[in-house]
Amino acid sequence: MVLSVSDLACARGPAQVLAGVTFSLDRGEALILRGPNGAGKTTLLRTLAGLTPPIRGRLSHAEDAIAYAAHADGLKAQLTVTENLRFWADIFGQHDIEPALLAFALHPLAERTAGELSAGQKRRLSLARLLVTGRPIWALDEPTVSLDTENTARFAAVVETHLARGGSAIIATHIDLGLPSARTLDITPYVAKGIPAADTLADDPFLGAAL
Ligand SMILES: Nc1ncnc2c1ncn2[C@@H]1O[C@H](COP(=O)(O)OP(=O)(O)OP(=O)(O)O)[C@@H](O)[C@H]1O
Repeated sequence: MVLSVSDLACARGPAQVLAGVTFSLDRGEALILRGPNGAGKTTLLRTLAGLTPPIRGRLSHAEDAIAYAAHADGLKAQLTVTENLRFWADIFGQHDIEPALLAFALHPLAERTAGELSAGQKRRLSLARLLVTGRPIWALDEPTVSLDTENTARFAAVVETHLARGGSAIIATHIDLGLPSARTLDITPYVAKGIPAADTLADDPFLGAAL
């Protein structure tokens, strides 16, 4: 087992969002996080990645095991695609960026600066960074936003290869990624009491009135 989570309670800002979250992840396994908007998928991923401390519960994984890819691309706009990947490879003590360029078909864009890429191209570069972290557990928040069908399939193939090599992934997504072996964890039952599980149009005075 590479990740074990037991009775975890997570907060975002001052508010408790999740309580009692319990699951485990093995080598070679992918877990798809499901739940409506606002349920707490990002909050859980941030807690797993160590960006937000848990309120209580147990969270165990090897130190520096998790590579977190957030909603935002987090690229260096002035650097080229190659320079961005080298920058991150250096930080993670890796050397070879070729597999990352290849996996996301980035060679034709290699000398373009990140700031002048399209949204989908930026996303591909952002995901390519996972391959230069050398980290075994990928925690991914809506990784396919802005990707077209071909690149969504490309991303799924990269995840499959990562799993086949003994890596693991936990992925928040609203779409079907086409990962047949992945398990699903619906976090709705873990939404903390008193916090709405979903945004509803009826709760929004502007949108509610417009319907
Ligand atoms: N920066 C923040 N400060 C305080 N509360 C926040 C912040 N960001 C999100 N929240 C709240 O935390 C709760 C969980 O949000 P979170 O982003 O984890 O949900 P999610 O399941 O990832 O949603 P989505 O599917 O819309 O991405 C929501 O009630 C949300 O309003």
